[in-house]
Amino acid sequence: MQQPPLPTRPTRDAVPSIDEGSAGAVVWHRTDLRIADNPVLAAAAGGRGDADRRLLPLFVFDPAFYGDGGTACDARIEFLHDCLRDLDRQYRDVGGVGLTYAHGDPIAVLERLVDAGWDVYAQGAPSGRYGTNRDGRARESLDVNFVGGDGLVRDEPYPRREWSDRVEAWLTDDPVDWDPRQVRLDRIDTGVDPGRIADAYAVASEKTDVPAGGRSVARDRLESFVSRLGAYPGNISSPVDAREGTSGLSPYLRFGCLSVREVYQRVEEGAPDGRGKSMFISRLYWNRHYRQKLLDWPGWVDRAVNPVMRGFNRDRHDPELVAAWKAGETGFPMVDASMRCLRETGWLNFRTRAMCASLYFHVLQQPWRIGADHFYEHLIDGDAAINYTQWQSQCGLVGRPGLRLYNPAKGVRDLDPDGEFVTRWVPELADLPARHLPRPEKTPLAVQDDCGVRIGEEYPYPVVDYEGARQEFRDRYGEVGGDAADRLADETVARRASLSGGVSGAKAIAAEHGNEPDRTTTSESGGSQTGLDEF
Ligand SMILES: Cc1cc2nc3c(=O)[nH]c(=O)nc-3n(C[C@H](O)[C@H](O)[C@H](O)COP(=O)(O)OP(=O)(O)OC[C@H]3O[C@@H](n4cnc5c(N)ncnc54)[C@H](O)[C@@H]3O)c2cc1C
Repeated sequence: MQQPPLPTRPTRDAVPSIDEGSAGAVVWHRTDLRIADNPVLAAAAGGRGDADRRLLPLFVFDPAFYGDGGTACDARIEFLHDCLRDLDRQYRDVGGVGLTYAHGDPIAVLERLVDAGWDVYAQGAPSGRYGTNRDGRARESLDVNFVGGDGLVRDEPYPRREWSDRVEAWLTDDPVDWDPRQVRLDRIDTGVDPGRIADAYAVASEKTDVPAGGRSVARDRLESFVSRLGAYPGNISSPVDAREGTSGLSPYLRFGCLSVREVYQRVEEGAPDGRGKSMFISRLYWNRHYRQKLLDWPGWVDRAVNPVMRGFNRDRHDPELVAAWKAGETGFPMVDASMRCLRETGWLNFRTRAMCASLYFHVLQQPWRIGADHFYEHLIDGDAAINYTQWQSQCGLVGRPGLRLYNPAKGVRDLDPDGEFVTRWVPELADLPARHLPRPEKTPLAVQDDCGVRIGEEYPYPVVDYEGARQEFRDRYGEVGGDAADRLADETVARRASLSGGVSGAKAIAAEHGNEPDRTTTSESGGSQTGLDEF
């Protein structure tokens, strides 16, 4: 039976009016899908603290994220829907009436509520291309209260000044609280819910092994991880060990099922001191570090942060090479296995993400953004703040010295010596003796005949000559490297780069590695800080 069309926004009659003398606040949830340690909720509930204060928790399904124009795979959308059902439960568990769902352009939906006298509160988190634009419209036309309180430094000329100390102060501070008994929780019945949206947009993931979304699953994962944190350092690198051996919390942090602070405090309290704990905690700082970058310069998602690097590889765009990389058919087994695993499961560990980005940009020499967009589409944890900034760092678009070139053959030898990961995802190589998996194309023909795996038939030859392409890239990059380092001395570029050492750190790189000799650095802050970028 055909369903009636989805409503586009609540009708005027459905929206309760806020009487004069009372207050009503819409909590517009986006990527903060929890009620605990949520600064937006605390701000919306705060102040008056009397029973007249009404709160309306809201999520708006925005058509821009659904259908063909959306930037997220169906598995990420399904994960989001799980998180929303869970958020609805969280409100009910504290005596509320649940979450209001709406569908349509969020600005139009919110306008209706603002017209009825509601104030709007939302998380002021850095966002991707669409989100930045949407929030700009919301700020201008609706006077939305964008709330910080997430450890990031805002509205300061030098956000990186004593940045790590300030993040630490936030991480160790008490979580923010609100009292559901002090407010009246409201809900509008709009006839929209995640199930109806999924049907209307035919959301149907083809991925497997994707975890369920929501805060309760996230908390279970956190608890289980805390109990095995000692093994974490040994599990990070191998793509097989990492799948269960790292925390697996990234999609939950991305959708805000847990706050970074909650995770930090649980690990600090629950895990013994040691290398595992300190490595994990440094990664929580990286999470904040990359978010700070996008906050400092929203352009990270679009263009190379260093102007000298703009357009690098653009003239080499070869759709066939890009297609081979996306499909996992490049002839480099570690990269192919990873790319197929990404498409099938929506997750990769750090090392294989970095390796795939490196082969794409440094060896296939293709334009970075197409690759970054592909990751962003398929990752369940796809987070604009981390994905695009990581891509730029990995590709060398910042203009720092030292290329992060990963050798995929070495990757097999170091990370998957028995070929477990490679043959799981590239089954056509399953019968090839493991010692040939790093470079299948070099397998003697007699061995190929014996095992029945013929390179060039069952599995492709490398789509480019690895050593030649890598050297070519080094030469090309070397030609612009000094100019790129020089540009870091430019205050605007240095601010955009948002390095952990601040503007002075960027200028120091220019002084040491640029072409222009004897540049003196002027100091912006208390000097460079921990090398959060150095991994
Ligand atoms: C090209 C590229 C793209 C990436 N895109 C994303 C992305 O879209 N979303 C995302 O969450 N991570 C991204 N990462 C970082 C990293 O790979 C993932 O955070 C990690 O693999 C997630 O698994 P986990 O939660 O089990 O990690 P754990 O090792 O358990 O780490 C815990 C948390 O720390 C943070 N973290 C860990 N490593 C990093 C890092 N290198 N940079 C920033 N934060 C980090 C994440 O929030 C992570 O959930 C990317 C890395 C690269 C190289």
